[in-house]
Amino acid sequence: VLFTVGDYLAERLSQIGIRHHFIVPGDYNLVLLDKLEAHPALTEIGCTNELNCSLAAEGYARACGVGVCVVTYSVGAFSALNGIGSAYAENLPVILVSGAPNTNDMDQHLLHHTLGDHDFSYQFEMAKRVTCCAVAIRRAAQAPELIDRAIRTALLKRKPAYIEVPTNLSREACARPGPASAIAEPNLSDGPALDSAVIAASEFLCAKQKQVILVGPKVRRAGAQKALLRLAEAIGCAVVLQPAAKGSFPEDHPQFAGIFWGQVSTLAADTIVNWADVLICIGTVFTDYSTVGWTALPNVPQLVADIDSVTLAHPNIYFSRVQLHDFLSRLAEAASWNSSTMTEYTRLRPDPSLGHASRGQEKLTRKEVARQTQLLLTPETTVFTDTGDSWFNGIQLCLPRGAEFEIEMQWGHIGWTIPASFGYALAKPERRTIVMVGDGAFQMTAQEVSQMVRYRIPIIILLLNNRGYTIEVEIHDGLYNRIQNWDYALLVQAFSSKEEGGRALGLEAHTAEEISGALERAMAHKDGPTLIECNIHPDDCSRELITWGHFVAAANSRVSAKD
Ligand SMILES: Cc1ncc(Cn2nnc(CCOP(=O)(O)OP(=O)(O)O)c2C)c(N)n1
Ligand SMILES: [Mg+2]
Repeated sequence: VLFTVGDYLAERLSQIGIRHHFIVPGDYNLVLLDKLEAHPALTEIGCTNELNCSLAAEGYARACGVGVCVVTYSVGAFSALNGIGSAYAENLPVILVSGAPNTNDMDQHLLHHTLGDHDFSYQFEMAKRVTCCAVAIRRAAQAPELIDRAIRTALLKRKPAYIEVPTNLSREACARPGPASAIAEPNLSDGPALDSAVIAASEFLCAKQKQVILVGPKVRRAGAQKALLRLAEAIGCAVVLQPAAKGSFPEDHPQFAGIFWGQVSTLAADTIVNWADVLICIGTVFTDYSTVGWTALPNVPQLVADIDSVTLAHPNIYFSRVQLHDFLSRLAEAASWNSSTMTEYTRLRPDPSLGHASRGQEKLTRKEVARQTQLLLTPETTVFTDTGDSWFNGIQLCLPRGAEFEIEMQWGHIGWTIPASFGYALAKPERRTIVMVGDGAFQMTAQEVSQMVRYRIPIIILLLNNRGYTIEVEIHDGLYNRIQNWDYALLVQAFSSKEEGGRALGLEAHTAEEISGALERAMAHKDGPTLIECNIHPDDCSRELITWGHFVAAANSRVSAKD
């Protein structure tokens, strides 16, 4: 049997651990889809549209390190580029594969699914801008080198890549691939750079009295959680997390000192950060959102350990090619014990209040939803929170050891949780995935609930219905923040067809009693997703959102420097 370009791509994807590829078919990619489906290790997962397809691959990459979505030219790829933007912003290697016109038609004919002229280079140009490597195969003979280059670069840089496959090349003869290590072997630290970074960092820290470790979202992307734990326990200092890093350090650990988010921090994390005389920043990202409109930019000397570099404040040195995992592990051996910030934090740590239970018939509140969600959490739970007040409700949750937390704070595409939790849960069926999403966000990507039905994935969707774009209201209100209300419970039931497939449970909750009943039914429903529409008052939003929104709006409306 002929080994083809499509077979080469399928083999390489399976060699890097892909078991599901997310697709939307189109006549430019059908033969390629045949080749991928023919591979014994790959299972094709159809999606309802290419935005959801790319976001599902992004969620899949959060679960198992890499994801792939396969779409048709232009009409498919343009929508997929949004999810690729998320993968880029969130440091996730997602491979976007797009079918493309027959090479015999290029510069010759006018074709469908194109801009209507003879220039077919525009998509490749666009893809270059939102990936770390974009390749367009034009001859079968060059396919192995191009495919390997794109996949290897994505894995090394933890950024998305783009592979364009013209419709006539998928079936053309191609060489077989060599060992997987050629594309999967990680970068190693440079020996001398690692040694001198550890020595310089130890000396830098020895001169400090009040050390705090600040954990950022890139720790998880670098697979350095265990090394982080070793370093934290070698020093004995307080450990605080940026909001997008929640879940990277165990919250039942005695050194956990809360989520550091300026004035909207949890557990007085901001107090201990303000008391420190040095911040050990590990995989941190300081944006307008994570610094509450720049009001919480730390201003103490920092030791910055990034995915593959270390920067010191005094003396001001930059060490490149130092892998985060190696650096943290080696610093854990060299660092000396200094628990002064933990001693101080123990004095000021507030008692985590679970909040009082509402009485059964009381109207449902945001707090009651959060309280009952907290009771559901186990080591096997993964919580997804969408852009909106759900961020603030989710950040307040106390994660039991082993529970995972996924958030998309850098890209912030509302509705991301629905396709992303679907992709994630496909890769980790043994976990219980719970989504916290607002009504506005849900309206963006609701169709993907039908794929949770089709593939019988028991995701629990807590839809906080506060009748509109409340996070936007708190930043800057106007008519544009009002939306059409849906009957969300009824909608998801429409995704269950009479004939086959799983079943979606759609429930409404207006009181504390109704939501506890709904959650009980949700936990028992395994044959597909459960959506619980939690009806709360339009003004029932977290005080953290109000504070945060105020300062973000102020940052957005700063007059331009030249004025
Ligand atoms: C794709 C996309 N389009 C627009 C936005 C701007 N945006 N950010 N948050 C929102 C409103 C979110 O409303 P909900 O999901 O109802 O959340 P709540 O804050 O809980 O009401 C918008 C419209 C966005 N973040 N992503
Ligand atoms: Mg809302």
